[in-house]
Amino acid sequence: MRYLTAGESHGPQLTTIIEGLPSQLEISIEKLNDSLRRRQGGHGRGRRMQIEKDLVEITAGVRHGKSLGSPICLQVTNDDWKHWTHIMGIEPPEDDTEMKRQISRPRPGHADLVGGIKYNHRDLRNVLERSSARETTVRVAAGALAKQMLEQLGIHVTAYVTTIGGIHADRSIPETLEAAEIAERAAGNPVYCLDEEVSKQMVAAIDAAKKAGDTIGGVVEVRVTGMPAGVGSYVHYDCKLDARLAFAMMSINAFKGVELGLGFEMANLPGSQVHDQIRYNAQDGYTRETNRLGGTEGGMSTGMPLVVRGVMKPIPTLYKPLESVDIDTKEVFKASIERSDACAVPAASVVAEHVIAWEVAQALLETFPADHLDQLRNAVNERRKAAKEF
Ligand SMILES: Cc1cc2nc3c(=O)[nH]c(=O)nc-3n(C[C@H](O)[C@H](O)[C@H](O)COP(=O)(O)O)c2cc1C
Ligand SMILES: C=C(O[C@@H]1CC(C(=O)O)=C[C@@H](OP(=O)(O)O)[C@H]1O)C(=O)O
Repeated sequence: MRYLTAGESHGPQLTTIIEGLPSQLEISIEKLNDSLRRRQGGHGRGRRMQIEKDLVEITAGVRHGKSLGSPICLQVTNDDWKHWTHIMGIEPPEDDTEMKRQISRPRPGHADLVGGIKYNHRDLRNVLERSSARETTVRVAAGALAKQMLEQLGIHVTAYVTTIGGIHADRSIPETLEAAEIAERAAGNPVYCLDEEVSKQMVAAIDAAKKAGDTIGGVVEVRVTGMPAGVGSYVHYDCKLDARLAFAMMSINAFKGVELGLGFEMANLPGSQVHDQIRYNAQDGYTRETNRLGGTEGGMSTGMPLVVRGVMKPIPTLYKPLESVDIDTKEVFKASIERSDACAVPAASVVAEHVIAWEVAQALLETFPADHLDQLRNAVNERRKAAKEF
């Protein structure tokens, strides 16, 4: 299974084409749109999100609410496009007014300068249009299809925020908490954090950063429950599930670190406090007493929940400007900006949920190749049974 995306942040639309999703999968547009709505939200978002009303249009690959097994095309319109038709015109401009509005001032921490050097764009708008996290709209849409496939196999993916601007929620989510309950609690909260009290402090931290013209980052956690054992493999570097989860998380704009389970804390602990003791009972088969490794051993799912965290750096566009150099004059300037997010960690948790769902679904289909959903479900259930009887 694979997908590509196309589209500029202020162009007419974003598009994704998805290939390899099994047929006979029930697809709910409401669920796709719910994912998009959550990605738009979260405290700290800028004015752009008041303009956009992200809704997905399915233009190929689905009939009467079910996947056909043929490529699926999803499109999301940019409502802001109508304000940018001249600046973003596909045709050459009629006069040079638009050409004079080129961007020559790269923002520290964004893709502007290096993207300009790499693609030889003197107008840095040509870089920022595609490097913008607006692209995550259709990545979330693709991931929302993967989520629906996983749900129909009893595998649930949820995400929430654990840290914003140095304020931490308790990381130990009870194993008994159902995926649906986690999702409900996260979505019903302005920063998508499971702790009501801590979320108030996070909101205050975002407001304070915004008032100071600054930005803040944070940590998001993704949890995948219902995994069969043995998805991914130790036999090749690029089959390792943990490596692939890390890649997926790091592919999100502004994400700079990933950990599974206890993650970097493992550096401070002896092996006896890191590895999860193996247990067996007839009802559940093999389990682990704890889940400190975050659900993988040897690049394969153990059957315990996958627990993946990612850290997002603070947004690079600052109202309190940092110094940079104008690429035309080579003079130092202090950037002034019109609008930006002060904190997009809550929104990014939704992106993380969906890119991890995509990666898990892809790895699942590599372990259990299938053309249609029943075939996949049978193979997954067969593995669950075999693991129990092993
Ligand atoms: C959901 C989301 C929203 C973002 N919003 C902004 C924004 O408003 N302004 C900004 O400068 N960067 C924003 N970013 C971060 C930039 O897209 C990112 O820093 C940039 O693409 C450069 O990539 P890098 O940080 O991975 O090097 C956002 C990222 C995400 C995930
Ligand atoms: C549009 C989205 O996020 C954008 C991501 C982004 C960036 O530089 O990454 C910059 C901002 O774009 P604009 O300059 O148009 O306000 C954000 O609003 C979105 O998430 O849908």
